[in-house]
Amino acid sequence: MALYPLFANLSGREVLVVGGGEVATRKIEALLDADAHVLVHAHALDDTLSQWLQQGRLQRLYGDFDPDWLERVWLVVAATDDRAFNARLADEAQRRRRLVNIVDDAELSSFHVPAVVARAPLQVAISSGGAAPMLARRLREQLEAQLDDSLGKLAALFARHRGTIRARLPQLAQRRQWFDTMLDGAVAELLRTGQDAAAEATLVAALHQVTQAPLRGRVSLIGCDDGDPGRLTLRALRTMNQADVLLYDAEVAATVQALARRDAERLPMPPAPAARQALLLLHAGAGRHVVWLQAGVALRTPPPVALVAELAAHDIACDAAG
Ligand SMILES: C[C@@]1(CC(=O)O)c2cc3[nH]c(cc4nc(cc5[nH]c(cc(n2)[C@H]1CCC(=O)O)[C@@](C)(CC(=O)O)[C@@H]5CCC(=O)O)C(CC(=O)O)=C4CCC(=O)O)c(CCC(=O)O)c3CC(=O)O
Ligand SMILES: NC(=O)C1=CN([C@@H]2O[C@H](COP(=O)(O)OP(=O)(O)OC[C@H]3O[C@@H](n4cnc5c(N)ncnc54)[C@H](O)[C@@H]3O)[C@@H](O)[C@H]2O)C=CC1
Repeated sequence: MALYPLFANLSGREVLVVGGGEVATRKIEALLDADAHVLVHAHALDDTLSQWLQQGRLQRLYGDFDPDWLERVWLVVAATDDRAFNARLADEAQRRRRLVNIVDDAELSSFHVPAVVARAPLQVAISSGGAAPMLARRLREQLEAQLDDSLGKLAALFARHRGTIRARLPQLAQRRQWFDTMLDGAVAELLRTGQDAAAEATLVAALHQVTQAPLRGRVSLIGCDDGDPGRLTLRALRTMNQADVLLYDAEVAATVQALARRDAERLPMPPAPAARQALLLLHAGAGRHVVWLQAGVALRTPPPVALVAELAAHDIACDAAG
């Protein structure tokens, strides 16, 4: 069974954490970053937590543990080193339908805490589903080095201009194409090199140049070779993720198809050449980006000349994305 990933808005919402050691501190730090109202109960608090308590960042619940505290909160974290107590708390939370994280028991937890790469407002969360938390952590460390700090600024820039972008590009398909062009263009590079004002000016200028001309259809052919998804190039992957329509030969493995854009329309490619051409013309002719996953064709095989000519006659671009 797969866990359902979600990002929760806990701003101002009560969360109960039981335990005051190193692990509780890590969970509480993340909760405070999310502006949650943290209630903590523990026999003893470590130095950092005592300091946060003094600063008024936490509220401490004293006395014996009272299961009724669970009535007040949205989430519960059991972070003591007392397994039996943690298990009891899981049970109490379950009965009250509170989501609960048990730090020493993945099975009893109804939510897990992922490893997170934070580039606010962008976040990448990694979960091994409890199978290997250290693997999630290792992957996070690798991504920290790969994901530039400027990605947060890029997300914030798009957010600031969201209203204008929607107004200038009212159709979703247009917006998607425009975003792809922008993400591949100068804006991201300018932000990466600290030229924030120039990046914003470039984006604004590009928005003003948007024309309302109908979208030109495009057909991209991807030779899937022997069907090994590991052999696809970055370019092929990117093209698969820009597709509006995904046409696939019957022999193309599901593992290859699974790498394409989730909300692309997926259709099997019929075997007859005339039917194939008709399908390409139908979808690309409506201004959509059609990607054809071909079985048994080597990557980067140029598209057949006759097909290119036929599509060009309908003002449809055709390329091999390998
Ligand atoms: C189920 C889960 C519940 C939960 O949400 O807490 C859980 C459970 C357990 N963790 C254990 C061990 C360690 N966990 C870490 C680290 C992290 N653990 C985190 C999440 C989760 N851990 C959830 C599953 C997430 C997933 O699978 O994707 C991270 C990602 C997020 C976070 O905690 O913030 C954070 C990395 C943050 C980062 O750096 O990016 C380290 C390393 C360290 O502490 O440095 C150690 C080794 C410590 C040691 O053993 O010394 C043990 C065995 C305890 C034992 O054997 O005694 C259990 C119990 C079990 O496996 O059943
Ligand atoms: N999920 C994760 O990421 C990880 C989980 N762990 C597990 O987390 C557990 C806690 O680890 P640490 O924070 O390092 O332990 P710790 O020993 O530093 O802290 C335990 C805390 O729980 C409190 N406590 C114990 N029993 C309590 C009770 N009945 N009521 C209230 N408070 C109580 C103690 O006062 C102390 O503040 C360990 O059992 C360990 O196996 C360890 C590493 C990572």
